[in-house]
Amino acid sequence: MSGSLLIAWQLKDKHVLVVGGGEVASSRIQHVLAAGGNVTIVSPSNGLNNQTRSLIDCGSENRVIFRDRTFVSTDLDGVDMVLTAIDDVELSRDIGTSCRARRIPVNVADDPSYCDFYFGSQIQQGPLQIMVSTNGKSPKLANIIRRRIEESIPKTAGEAIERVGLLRERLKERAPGVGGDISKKRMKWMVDLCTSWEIDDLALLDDKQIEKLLDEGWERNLVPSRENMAESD
Ligand SMILES: C[C@@]1(CC(=O)O)c2cc3[nH]c(cc4nc(cc5[nH]c(cc(n2)[C@H]1CCC(=O)O)[C@@](C)(CC(=O)O)[C@@H]5CCC(=O)O)C(CC(=O)O)=C4CCC(=O)O)c(CCC(=O)O)c3CC(=O)O
Ligand SMILES: NC(=O)C1=CN([C@@H]2O[C@H](COP(=O)(O)OP(=O)(O)OC[C@H]3O[C@@H](n4cnc5c(N)ncnc54)[C@H](O)[C@@H]3O)[C@@H](O)[C@H]2O)C=CC1
Repeated sequence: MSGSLLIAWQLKDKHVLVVGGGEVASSRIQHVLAAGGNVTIVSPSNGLNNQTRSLIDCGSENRVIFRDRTFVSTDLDGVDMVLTAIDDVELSRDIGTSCRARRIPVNVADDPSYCDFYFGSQIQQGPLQIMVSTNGKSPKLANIIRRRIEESIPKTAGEAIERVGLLRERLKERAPGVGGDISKKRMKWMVDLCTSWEIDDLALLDDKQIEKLLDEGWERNLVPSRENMAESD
């Protein structure tokens, strides 16, 4: 059996249509908003659950539009992605078929064979995202395995990634250029730093220490140990 292509799809400023406003829809809407996308929700208001209702009410900086009615085919106009989560499998499949004809990526919650992509069980810790997929075989096991992974990753991982991200930006400002020797040198230094320091210690890097690492490490072509950095503080 072949698997899926797991990629980090960028939704910022894209338009996502969500058909339905129940429990499954509300989880989809939260994922789209967390990824910076705009959402249009189409569902009769008497079918909204509390979670979807509050997502509509808070509006997330005008990124949520609500249409209080059933789906019409013009809802597909101009959208970049479609997610259906309705209790009407025939209509779900029709929407899936129309999206395919129009080459709009689509997820049909109640029929995997109409999906261009599946959701997975997700962990988010700041910029860190982990998704578990069972390729449609067992969503509940995906959930259970995700919880086990969640227990095993360091609590500081998200913060460490944030800090190292900042260090990488500063390094690129100091030593700009794409490709060639400068890229090779930057990448080797980053690899050495990330492998020799503990995640917990990377999470504690403040702005001053980042500058110090660059002054005393990068500029001299070495990676100081955490202990050496602490000694010279
Ligand atoms: C194919 C896929 C399409 C898609 O939704 O994208 C799909 C399809 C279907 N799910 C169904 C049922 C359940 N789904 C869940 C839960 C989740 N389902 C999710 C994803 C996916 N579900 C995609 C594949 C995921 C993968 O590859 O592993 C998760 C991971 C992510 C999310 O939804 O955001 C989320 C956990 C989130 C978390 O961990 O927090 C539970 C558990 C529960 O409710 O407690 C049950 C009941 C128990 C069970 O069946 O396991 C049915 C009805 C089956 C029937 O009628 O019997 C279908 C349709 C079908 O299979 O035909
Ligand atoms: N993929 C997954 O992870 C899962 C999928 N499902 C399936 O997903 C579907 C949705 O599940 P829930 O959110 O629990 O259902 P629900 O019954 O809570 O919500 C259905 C929603 O669809 C809306 N709706 C119905 N007809 C509509 C139309 N013509 N146009 C616009 N909106 C319409 C209703 O107003 C309501 O908001 C079900 O078919 C269920 O079997 C269920 C659990 C997990």
